[in-house]
Amino acid sequence: MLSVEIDSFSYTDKTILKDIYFTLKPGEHLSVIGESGCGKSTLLHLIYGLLHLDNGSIYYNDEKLLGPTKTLIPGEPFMKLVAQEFNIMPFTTVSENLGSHLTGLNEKKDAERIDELLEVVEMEPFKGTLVKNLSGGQKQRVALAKALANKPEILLLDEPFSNIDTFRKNKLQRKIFGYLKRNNISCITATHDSEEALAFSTEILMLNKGQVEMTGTPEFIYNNVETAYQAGFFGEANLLPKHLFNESASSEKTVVFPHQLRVSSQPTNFQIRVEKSYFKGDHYLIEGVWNNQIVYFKHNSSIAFGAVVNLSYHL
Ligand SMILES: Nc1ncnc2c1ncn2[C@@H]1O[C@H](COP(=O)(O)OP(=O)(O)OP(=O)(O)O)[C@@H](O)[C@H]1O
Repeated sequence: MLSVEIDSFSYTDKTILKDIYFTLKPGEHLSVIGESGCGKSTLLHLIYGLLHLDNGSIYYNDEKLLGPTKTLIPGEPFMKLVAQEFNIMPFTTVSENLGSHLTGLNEKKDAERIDELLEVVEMEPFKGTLVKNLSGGQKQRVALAKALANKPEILLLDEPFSNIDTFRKNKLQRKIFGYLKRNNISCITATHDSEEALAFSTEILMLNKGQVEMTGTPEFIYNNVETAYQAGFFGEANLLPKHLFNESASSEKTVVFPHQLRVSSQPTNFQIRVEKSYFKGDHYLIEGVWNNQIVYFKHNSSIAFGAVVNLSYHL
């Protein structure tokens, strides 16, 4: 089990991370989300041992990890990090890149393992291609395969699918996260992709300016968003006064997702003027204005500019 206890961390005089405490059991998958610059990569680099942690400790199975000042080569043998700038050798082939991480003692076994890894990241056709001739997304997939080569116990992934097209991304995510689960490999991903965090992780840690904003299962996080910052990860959420939806006279605001608002055939006290309709494939996202505030809701067809519609709230 990995235990992370970060009291505080700073590069210079500004505190970057503060009071981050969590544990990760074998096979668990933690997604770290938060706006750009909130400290996600820094957290992964501290855990991996690239940065020295002055105030706090990181343990793996009760053993304290020493960090870069006490180890010759930063990093731990049981842990692999796929950083945003991936560490792959440009002038060797994809196959040689993966092979460089295997034992070299049994040629046949190594060749089988390379084929297995290439299958996981769907790179079989590029086995003999020089890495320098690959696209950004293909390089990212080689970096992922390379990190898996030696069957790590913990995998740290910094924006693992950021260069991969949507067409391939979903399938690749299912394959890679499925592989990790089957092999009981724990995983921490830093990601901006809320769909990935909701669909694949066992736990989400949301950071805000280096501190824990929210933590819990994907279901808990999604169902308990209260602020615009928290809701901002899950699409075009609205922050609206509660009195629009219930009897209370409260001016207190609540988060309302676009799918929770519907056009009502009856008059309501929530009328908006439509500005734009965005086609989203299986629905339209309608942008309207209420009380000088932009409001988003889902609808099954586009709505003409300037139309005034009544909205009602559905849980
Ligand atoms: N080597 C460094 N020296 C000083 N400050 C740094 C260094 N690396 C990062 N920072 C600062 O630490 C803060 C956190 O950076 P970090 O890269 O961890 O954020 P992030 O959440 O991963 O961002 P992104 O989502 O954009 O990748 C930022 O304010 C950044 O400017």
